[in-house]
Amino acid sequence: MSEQKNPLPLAGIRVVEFTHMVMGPSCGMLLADLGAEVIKVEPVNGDNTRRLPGSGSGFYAMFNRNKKSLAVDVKQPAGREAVLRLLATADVFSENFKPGTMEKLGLGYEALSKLNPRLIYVSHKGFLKGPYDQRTALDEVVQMMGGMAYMTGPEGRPLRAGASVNDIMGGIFGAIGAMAALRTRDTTGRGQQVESSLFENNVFLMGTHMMQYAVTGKPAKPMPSRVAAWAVYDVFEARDGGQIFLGVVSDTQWRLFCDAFGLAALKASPRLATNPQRVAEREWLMPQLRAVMATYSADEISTRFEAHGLPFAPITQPHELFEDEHLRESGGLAPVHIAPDASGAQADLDTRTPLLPLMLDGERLGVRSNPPSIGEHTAALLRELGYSADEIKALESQQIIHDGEG
Ligand SMILES: CC(C)(COP(=O)([O-])OP(=O)([O-])OC[C@H]1O[C@@H](n2cnc3c(N)ncnc32)[C@H](O)[C@@H]1OP(=O)([O-])[O-])[C@@H](O)C(=O)NCCC(=O)NCCSC(=O)C[C@@](C)(O)CC(=O)[O-]
Repeated sequence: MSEQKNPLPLAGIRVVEFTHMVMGPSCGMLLADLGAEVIKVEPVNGDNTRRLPGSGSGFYAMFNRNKKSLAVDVKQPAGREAVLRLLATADVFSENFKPGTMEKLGLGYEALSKLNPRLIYVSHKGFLKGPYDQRTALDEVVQMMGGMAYMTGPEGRPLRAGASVNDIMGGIFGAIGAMAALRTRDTTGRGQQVESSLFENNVFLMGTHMMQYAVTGKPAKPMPSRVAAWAVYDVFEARDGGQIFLGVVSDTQWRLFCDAFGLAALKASPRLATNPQRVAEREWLMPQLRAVMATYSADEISTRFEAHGLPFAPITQPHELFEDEHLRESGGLAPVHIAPDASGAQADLDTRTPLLPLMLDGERLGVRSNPPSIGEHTAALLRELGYSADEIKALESQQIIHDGEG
């Protein structure tokens, strides 16, 4: 486990979260990585994402490190009572259930702000206030209705982006809102409601395309059918089948590119001296460049691009990042232990996980504790709230809590 040299900025802040899937858990992970004590309240059989098969099997393992787990059935009066006692001690509450679910459980904003007026209440939903705000939503849903799927796929074939971008952004905005509200509370002494959403994130991400339309009157075209503003700006296929992107965004870079591959005639050609000329000549130019690149291996191309200071990238699959030299040496991936009940896997697993893409005072924010097992901290938290060993046992035998301390 990592030892931080620097004090963590949110040390001393207690967050209680009712979260599942991606958006709420990613908000809590951000706050936990920054040093907050984050207590995840889960049903007695655990958050559903602990058991998701296939593409969902990484959700729990990725977004729940540095947290504690309190497994309690809040639909039972004694379970709710325990959670209310805990919430009286909390600074932040965070949730991402469907509209009305928290209110049904007696954990809506009105009720909790009366219980604890200093509490900051963060809701992550599909939509902010407006005609759609009672709808349930997934990242995919808002990508489809928010222009992103249209922009990502080829013309007429909407395609979702390759990551849960709106979910993760929703978590980031929820955490920014929580931190801003903590700052306000320092002066007013009062908590407030913070709301973040999937759809509005997606609209924000579409902002450049919307503004392009406002400025030019022309609707933005899907990315695959766009004529890039630059040439060369393409993916090349190497002799060994590797693929490498190169983006030449200045005339200096064009000359460096020619130098890298001994293309003296193209470098001297007056038809190609400026970027607008190269864009206009793309159909004539690119087959020549593709033919040159196809005579080199992917490693040779990368080495030459790098030596000439060009912006390039080998096309990489996510699993290949585990072997990335930069991440290995810079400590961008940290060791983590995943228990079977945190992944749905058959056995314990030691692996590495991406850290927040952030450094504070020259230091990454590490994994201080592994994603917890179901109810790993239930008994310790209840003891802290004044429950006796007998009371804890009784709650366990009535299946109101799950004590996973053992
Ligand atoms: C995600 C949905 C749609 C699911 O919606 P849902 O499953 O219909 O309902 P829910 O999430 O409100 O609640 C689940 C149940 O768990 C209960 N519950 C919970 N905790 C406890 C506890 N401790 N004790 C006892 N009960 C508990 C809770 O009370 C409720 O009981 P019910 O009302 O059904 O009887 C909904 O939650 C929602 O709209 N959330 C807000 C928006 C959101 O976060 N959406 C993101 C979804 S994830 C995603 O988008 C990624 C995905 C799927 O697209 C995949 C990808 O991108 O790769």
